[in-house]
Amino acid sequence: MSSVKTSPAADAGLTHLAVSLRGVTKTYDNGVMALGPFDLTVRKGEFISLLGPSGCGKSTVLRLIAELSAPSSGIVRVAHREGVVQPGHGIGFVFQEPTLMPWTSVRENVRLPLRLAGVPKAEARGRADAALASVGLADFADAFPRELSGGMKMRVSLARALVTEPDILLMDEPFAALDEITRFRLNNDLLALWRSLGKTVIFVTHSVFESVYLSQRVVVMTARPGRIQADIRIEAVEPRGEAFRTSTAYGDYCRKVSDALAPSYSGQPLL
Ligand SMILES: Nc1ncnc2c1ncn2[C@@H]1O[C@H](COP(=O)(O)OP(=O)(O)OP(=O)(O)O)[C@@H](O)[C@H]1O
Repeated sequence: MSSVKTSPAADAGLTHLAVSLRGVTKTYDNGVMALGPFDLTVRKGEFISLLGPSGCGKSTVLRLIAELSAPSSGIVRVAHREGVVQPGHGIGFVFQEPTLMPWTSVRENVRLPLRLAGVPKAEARGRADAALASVGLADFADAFPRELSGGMKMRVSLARALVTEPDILLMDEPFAALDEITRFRLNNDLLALWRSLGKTVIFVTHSVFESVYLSQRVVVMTARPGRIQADIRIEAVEPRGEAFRTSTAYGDYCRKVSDALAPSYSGQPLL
């Protein structure tokens, strides 16, 4: 894609950055201006959340980073593992729906990206099993999706995104459809994975509480066309856990993020 530079990251000043969007706008063919101008930099290994009202362009930002869509103007850069900025590589995508193939096993679902990439079967099987183990589903490789709970299906979807060992994980409201208890568990498991794997995570959510719990930075977007309303650093003790969820600091951050979101609604603070 012409808007994505392919020069070495060091030359492009991206040494410590995983993603950079500069002056990015997106107007769809139907004339809807979804985004921008939008500027965002994400450091390698950082966990950020994008939060904003429905239709403000959060998914559009992820699609631009993944090169599933091209910007109307501006520059999108994605730094690859080798320090070279390459389009479309090293990215895993997790959607709200797990979208598993119902006719085949959990292992085959996770193996799919490797099969498409031509990875030999035995190697792909081993990597799929390792990815399943990393999300706590080592014992379910031979199960079929219909045998799994909603939370387990989402774990499979996460394993499928991790199996190619991407540097960057894009997550588009992955836990929105889950009950709160399952969501809390998956939040903790995702944080544990992030700590152990060192991925860059860009996480889209509608939940103030989830964004504060998970992220090092919460980027609050304005209503469409989405721009940055606030970029809030969450300086919480690590590792986070239930003590953080019930702490005064957590409540204070949630209020701060809610206040930043408030102009997108009726002008009233949410908390
Ligand atoms: N392919 C498309 N063609 C036309 N308009 C689109 C397309 N994709 C998204 N839009 C519009 O662009 C705007 C931003 O959409 P996007 O899905 O990025 O927002 P979002 O913040 O992720 O929304 P939500 O929180 O409801 O999922 C919306 O008004 C949407 O209707």
